[in-house]
Amino acid sequence: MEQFIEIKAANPDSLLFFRMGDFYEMFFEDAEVASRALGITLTKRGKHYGRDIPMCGVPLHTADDYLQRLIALGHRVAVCEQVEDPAEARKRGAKSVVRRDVVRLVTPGTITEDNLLDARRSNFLSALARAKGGEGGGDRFALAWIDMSTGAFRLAEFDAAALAASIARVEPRELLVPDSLLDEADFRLRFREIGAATGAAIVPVPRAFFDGATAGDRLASFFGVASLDAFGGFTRLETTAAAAVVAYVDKTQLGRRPPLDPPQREASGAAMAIDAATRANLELVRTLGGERRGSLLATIDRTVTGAGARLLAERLASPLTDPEAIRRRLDAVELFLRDSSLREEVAGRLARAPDMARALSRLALGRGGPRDLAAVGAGLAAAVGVFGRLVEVEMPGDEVAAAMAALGTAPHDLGGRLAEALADDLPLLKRDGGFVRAGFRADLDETRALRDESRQVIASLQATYAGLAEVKGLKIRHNNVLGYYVEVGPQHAPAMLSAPLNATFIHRQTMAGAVRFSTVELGALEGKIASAGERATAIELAVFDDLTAAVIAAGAGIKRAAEALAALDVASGLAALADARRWTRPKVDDSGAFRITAGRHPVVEEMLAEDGQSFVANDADLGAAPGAAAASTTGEGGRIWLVTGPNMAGKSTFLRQNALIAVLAQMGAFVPAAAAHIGVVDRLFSRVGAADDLARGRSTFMVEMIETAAILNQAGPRALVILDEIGRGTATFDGLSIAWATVEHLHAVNRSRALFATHYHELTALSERLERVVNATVKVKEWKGDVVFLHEIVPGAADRSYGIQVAKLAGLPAAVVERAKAVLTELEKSGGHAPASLIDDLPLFTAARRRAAAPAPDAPPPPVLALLDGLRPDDMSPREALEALYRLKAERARDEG
Ligand SMILES: Nc1ncnc2c1ncn2[C@@H]1O[C@H](COP(=O)(O)OP(=O)(O)OP(=O)(O)O)[C@@H](O)[C@H]1O
Repeated sequence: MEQFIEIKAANPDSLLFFRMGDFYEMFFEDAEVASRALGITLTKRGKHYGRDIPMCGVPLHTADDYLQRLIALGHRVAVCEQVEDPAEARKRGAKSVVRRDVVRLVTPGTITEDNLLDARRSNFLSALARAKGGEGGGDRFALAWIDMSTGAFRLAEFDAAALAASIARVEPRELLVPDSLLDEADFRLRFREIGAATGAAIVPVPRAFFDGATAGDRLASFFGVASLDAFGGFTRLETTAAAAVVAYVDKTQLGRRPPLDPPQREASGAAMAIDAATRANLELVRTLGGERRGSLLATIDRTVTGAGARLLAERLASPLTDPEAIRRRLDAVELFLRDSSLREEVAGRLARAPDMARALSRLALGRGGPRDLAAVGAGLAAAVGVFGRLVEVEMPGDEVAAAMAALGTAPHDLGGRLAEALADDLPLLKRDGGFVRAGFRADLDETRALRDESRQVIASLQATYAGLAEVKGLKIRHNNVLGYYVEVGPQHAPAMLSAPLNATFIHRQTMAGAVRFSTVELGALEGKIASAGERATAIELAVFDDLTAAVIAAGAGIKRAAEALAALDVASGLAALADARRWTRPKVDDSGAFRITAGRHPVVEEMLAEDGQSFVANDADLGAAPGAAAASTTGEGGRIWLVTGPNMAGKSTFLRQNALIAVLAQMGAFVPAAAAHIGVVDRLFSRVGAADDLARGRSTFMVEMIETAAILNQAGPRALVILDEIGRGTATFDGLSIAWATVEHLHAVNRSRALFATHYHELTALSERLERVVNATVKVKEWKGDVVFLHEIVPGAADRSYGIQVAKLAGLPAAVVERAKAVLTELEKSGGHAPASLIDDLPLFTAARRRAAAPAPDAPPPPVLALLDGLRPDDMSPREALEALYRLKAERARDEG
């Protein structure tokens, strides 16, 4: 207990997994917390100051599952191991306790085990450094983020306005911030919001982690370099953030170092800026409900490896702004699209390639096992195979050529050596042995033979002893106390205990049903087996260490090959998608264009297809005047499309599909359109149906206005702005006025390309006055008082909203629909004022009159309904079904007539 209390005191913010033999045990409050979180039994063990000590425990072999659940719930765990052999402890005295120490702190951002990680998602640990703004300048921030499971290490610097967006893009699992920052009430609130929006655990760390004066030296010493210059220039703030991350790695890994890449800084403006609300609204990587299914990512993901899926998600989260870099990615997709046999062969090989990068990381951290070595071996074999196929390609293009260069220089010999050294069936843990292939090491083969021979000799001894003692049922058995021993029934004991047999059989134990003996021969063999076994294990562990060292030494090459395979997986997956769904290559350049021909919403289209329905494609053209040059250079602005149309017609779908097409194009993917020409979008904004945020004490309207303010303050001529029904959350005239002024501001000041959906038909008058405002509407057909949605966007303005028809479709009670129609007519007649006639004509009475007029419940149903009721679809042939349909139509025609 003393030992426990001491170690716990050093790790107050973590649950302490205290190793006791084959269990990890937790005590005191930790036990209470863990038993509640894990649903395991809380017991007690011993007393502390006369009180029972609460305790619970998890078995060693299932500890990972429990760890995973605790981490997912936001806990941190300190793993405390026995760091000496119990025999060593006994030497210090009978009562001395085995030495224990914390060997690792398990936190959400530092896990590397496959079963704790999501294979298809990066696991970022990040640190945020701040430089306080002086006079005239606001605060500046730098974010450093690493994925310890793969070694990726990135840096970026930005101003306060981009803080939330930058963190939302990275989506770290764990975000380190200086504790002093959290002391400021304003930041405390912002980080709470960021944590809620991204799922990141916000971890305050001492200021010393962020000490700018020592940051450069600390970072250089982590990488074992004399100066950071070799990595390219970092700002002081970036260096500070990077140094904080590595300090935390050292703290949690207790000095063990993962193979991190040298930090790579991201130039500001290299990625399309997408703020957190836009990301969420557009459902890029997950839906508003928090699920992957239904998100853009799930729709486009056809990768076959975890690393490929992670890269795809990363690219989707940060679309590029450099047309040249985008072209390189698109070339790769096109290559795989044109050559489907290449695509299938590469994908086939990739599908068998394990996660090399994560295996490498575990090996470097001393947490690897034989299967990790095998994963690296198989990954390298896949690299050779893929390379062999790619060299046949005549014009691979830059991205594929770069991947080939990485694959061509991968440590192929090492792959061969691993394949030679490792057996086919591998144990999880190296200490179990048996993972080195027979024939790989002569000395190992010999010791194993010796061990196995001795076992055979023992087996044959049983027959010899049975003959000697004349006991048919004599058995040779083994247990940990006696080792190998001879066992006979008690009736044979007298003979065996007397001469001459007692010269061979040495009595050891008498039990109720058996008597046990040892022999000199058995003892000798036992020693041989044990020492051969020990020797074999020692040789295997030496082989393991050798191979691990070789893998770590070749780490950089292995990582490059792994990245190349991931890039190929992304390109071939996007090509497969483009092929299956007939997507096309977008043209992306520096112009101010935004012309989409026959665009579709990738996710809605897929969902409709599942129901056998087709999606109506629509054009959009938000560029400056046709043929005009870059919006930014000529001072021209993009066009604003004012989209009106009834509810449910497809306005939101249209708005979003254009934003998604821009994201897809700039991440280097093909797009769901017949053609697309996009002048690079530098910022994407979308304000689409915000929900109440009561937890933050903000109403729908407040959220909407905050987001609109961000857009009007930040969007420029290269931005793409999507605004869906601004102002609907307040009184009509207030809302209309805000929407009106917003359009004017977008047109005159922001000059962005924009799509603006609205129910305020009054706004369409703006197109007469503002040259770049264009009216568009969604076509509907009215048929016998109902609306039929055609989902087709055409020039012009909607004449009305059909809100009441949609309400009727939704099943609003007939009386309410009727009444609404009456009120609408009156309101239209009186120009918006509620006339006295409305107030006199109380709805209660109208409703009552309607009820009186409605058919009595027991009146016979009309013939069509009777016919319908008689149909049993499950029992009908297709032909009968068709006939029934005709009968129904005829009956209905008779009704009408
Ligand atoms: N182009 C299209 N082709 C086929 N179906 C479509 C299309 N656009 C939209 N839809 C269907 O219509 C439904 C409603 O679309 P959406 O939510 O975009 O309407 P809306 O006009 O924005 O409505 P509201 O004004 O009520 O928000 C979608 O869920 C989809 O099923």
